[in-house]
Amino acid sequence: MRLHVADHPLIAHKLTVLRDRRTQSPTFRLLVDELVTLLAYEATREVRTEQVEIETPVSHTTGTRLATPRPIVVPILRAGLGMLNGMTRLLPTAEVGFLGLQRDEQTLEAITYANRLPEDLSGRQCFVLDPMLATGHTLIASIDYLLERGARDVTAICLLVAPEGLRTLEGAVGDRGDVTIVTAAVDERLDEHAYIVPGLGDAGDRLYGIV
Ligand SMILES: O=P(O)(O)OC[C@H]1O[C@H](OP(=O)(O)OP(=O)(O)O)[C@H](O)[C@@H]1O
Ligand SMILES: O=c1cc[nH]c(=O)[nH]1
Ligand SMILES: [Mg+2]
Repeated sequence: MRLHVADHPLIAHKLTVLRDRRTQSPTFRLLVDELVTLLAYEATREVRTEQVEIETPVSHTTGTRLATPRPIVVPILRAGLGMLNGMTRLLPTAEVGFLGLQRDEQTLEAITYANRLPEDLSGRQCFVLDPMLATGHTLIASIDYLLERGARDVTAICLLVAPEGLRTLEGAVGDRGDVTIVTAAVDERLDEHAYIVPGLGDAGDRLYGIV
């Protein structure tokens, strides 16, 4: 498993405003959207391309375009939905699959309530969107669904990750696939409720309000 922590002053600035408890949902949503686009720039460095011959108004040249099959983007509902527009802005031709998972706050296990993915993901580059990697249970379950359908190349974009979750994820994935995590920061630890410290609280609640 590879970890890429995006080190950029704009990312650090936006993340600080995002963490601030006084930041309200409308600003929070806007910042998540902007941060994802910055992280997506890093996460797509190895997106597959192919050469194409084109005519410019002046001459003939060889250019680069995204290869087929198209990459697939998978936001993890609910909070990952707040990251979708920021990602598809950079990859407008990507296919979008959906997974809905919710952490049971007592057992900390991830419960799946929605799964709308293509049957066959072999040969497809997959980009998973979830703002928080805490215990890692949600991302492990999500990546398992992709690997079960034949995906081998998975990049997860997370705003924040906890060291505990990273370790658990690495052990769970093993050598079953080529998994990369792109994040804005690796935080200190999890608290007694498995919330990321210092973190930003419950990403879904801050994006959409408490339900
Ligand atoms: O690494 P874990 O310990 O599994 O926790 C991370 C998960 O928790 C949050 O989702 P939540 O369960 O709160 O659902 P929501 O997006 O609907 O708020 C977050 O968006 C991740 O999906
Ligand atoms: O800190 C955390 C942990 C899990 N889910 C969140 O939204 N935040
Ligand atoms: Mg939540």
